[in-house]
Amino acid sequence: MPHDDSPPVLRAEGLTKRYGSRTALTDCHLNVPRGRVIGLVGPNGAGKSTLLNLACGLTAPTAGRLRVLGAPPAADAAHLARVGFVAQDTPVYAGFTVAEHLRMGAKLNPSWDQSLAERRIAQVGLNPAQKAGGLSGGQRAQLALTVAAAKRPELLIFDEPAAALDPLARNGFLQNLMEFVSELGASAILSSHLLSDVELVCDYLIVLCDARVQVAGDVADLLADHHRVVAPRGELDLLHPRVEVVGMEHTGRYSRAVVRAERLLPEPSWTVEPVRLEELVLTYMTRAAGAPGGRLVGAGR
Ligand SMILES: Nc1ncnc2c1ncn2[C@@H]1O[C@H](COP(=O)(O)OP(=O)(O)OP(=O)(O)O)[C@@H](O)[C@H]1O
Repeated sequence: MPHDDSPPVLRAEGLTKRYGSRTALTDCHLNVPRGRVIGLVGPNGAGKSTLLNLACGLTAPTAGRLRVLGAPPAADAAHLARVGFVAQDTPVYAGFTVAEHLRMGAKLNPSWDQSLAERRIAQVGLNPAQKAGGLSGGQRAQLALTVAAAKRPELLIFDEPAAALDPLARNGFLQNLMEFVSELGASAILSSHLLSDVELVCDYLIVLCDARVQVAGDVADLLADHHRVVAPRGELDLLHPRVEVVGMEHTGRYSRAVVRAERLLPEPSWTVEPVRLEELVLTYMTRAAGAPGGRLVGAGR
């Protein structure tokens, strides 16, 4: 189990990745504590897969620094064993049976937990003799999750794990993921376009847009620090300059803003409400897409 003084699961300092002239990540800073289920969200091409590939050591940064569990990604065999990765499309070997996947996992991973793997395979109803090529998308995802988890990693990384699954299979997969994370005492990062999934399982959020981290933090803290403020048009100019206006729109005689502030001092004519995770994410994405309304001020974050 992680200790309070254990190094962060992910620490990025000025992390930048370019593919030729294309910038996939630029000057990213992250400091994610252990024991979290981290949702990595952002539009297509935002840099999510690039960040996960960097974390797995599948590619190297162009500039900056990344540490995973306190060490460079894939630093050595021992470090590789501490991280389980399920790539997009949950790849499996079509010609291998379910049981052969487990045998291969046992051969390749010194910390392999065969009884965990067999128990999970039985729980999700996979036939050990079935060839993986004949499995449904949901079954393939369950097999890939089982193989990654039976390594007993400290960190599980998933790139859009449930994208191809129907709602029922997705629900089952996410339930399993949460069970694994708590059984292993592990951390997990999953990228997803499905904000409802992120809301369901994640307690830490990273919003990545246009190659940059827009916001990151514990979901509970982010929800506590963001507010929806509705006020008569023009009155939001009275917001304290240290309040960060993430997004604002005007309808008729009213203005509606999503703001970030630990403490708000609203006027009596204002309505202040909590925001939901989905609204928070969409507001940051809209701001990054260049829509008008955001006001970035020196809020010291
Ligand atoms: N191997 C590569 N060669 C060249 N450009 C790449 C490569 N991989 C990613 N890119 C580019 O880097 C940017 C970020 O891509 P990335 O796949 O990390 O985004 P993403 O957020 O995972 O997108 P999606 O949600 O569509 O999967 C995109 O502009 C993409 O075209």
